[in-house]
Amino acid sequence: MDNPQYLKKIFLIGYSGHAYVVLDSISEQGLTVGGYFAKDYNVDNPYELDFFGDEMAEDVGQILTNHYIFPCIGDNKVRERVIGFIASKGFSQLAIIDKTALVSEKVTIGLSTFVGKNACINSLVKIGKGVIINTGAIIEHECLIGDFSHVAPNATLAGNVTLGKRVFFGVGAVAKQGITIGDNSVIGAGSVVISDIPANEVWAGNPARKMKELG
Ligand SMILES: CC(=O)SCCNC(=O)CCNC(=O)[C@H](O)C(C)(C)COP(=O)(O)OP(=O)(O)OC[C@H]1O[C@@H](n2cnc3c(N)ncnc32)[C@H](O)[C@@H]1OP(=O)(O)O
Repeated sequence: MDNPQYLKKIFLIGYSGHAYVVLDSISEQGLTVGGYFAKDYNVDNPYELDFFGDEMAEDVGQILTNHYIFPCIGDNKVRERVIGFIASKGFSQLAIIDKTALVSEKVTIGLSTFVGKNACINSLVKIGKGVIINTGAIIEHECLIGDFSHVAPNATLAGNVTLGKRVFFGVGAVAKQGITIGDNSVIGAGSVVISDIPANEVWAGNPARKMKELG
């Protein structure tokens, strides 16, 4: 028999800093957490969650029957790999959007994406899967955010900014309208991006300048 929606629990993959933020958003929405999967047991266990071991374990499918799984992993590449595993097993995914976030009805948001407290996402933005829009980030009209990217707290993307896949856009950084940032690139904390940035590069400063290429 199918569980009614209200009996579904959310199981987390990963249980450290980012998970704590996600857990606050989940509990404030009255959703129930079933426990967490991780390589190692969290000895601090601040949310007193049950530990189910590695998500690769044989019996994970049985535990997750009729429940959701959500990746709480800050690293973009690791999050992508874990979401690939979740999808390959056909486990149920969802997006978690904090109740204080302001999200236009004209926004699309992919599965396994997290939108944090006080984030503001304006009209016609498209956000891929496995993305983190962190606390207080502002995503202006018509921005495109590629899969597995992370917009860190208090960062601002002006209108029509495009982030590729696995972009890390640092805390408090700002991008001028219409900018494109290529796959895997990293924008340093507090940077001001005023020109397009190619894939696989680290840029920082005001105005942002190239610091290095990623291997
Ligand atoms: C909820 C959360 O916590 S989400 C996480 C949010 N975290 C962030 O946004 C952090 C983003 N990361 C950064 O800003 C990093 O400093 C990076 C990625 C830009 C660079 O990191 P690294 O490659 O380790 O560079 P490193 O620290 O060695 O610094 C190299 C040089 O760049 C400078 N630099 C580093 N970061 C910045 C920055 N954000 N803006 C301007 N200059 C910078 C350093 O002062 C140093 O200059 P120097 O060579 O003249 O001494």
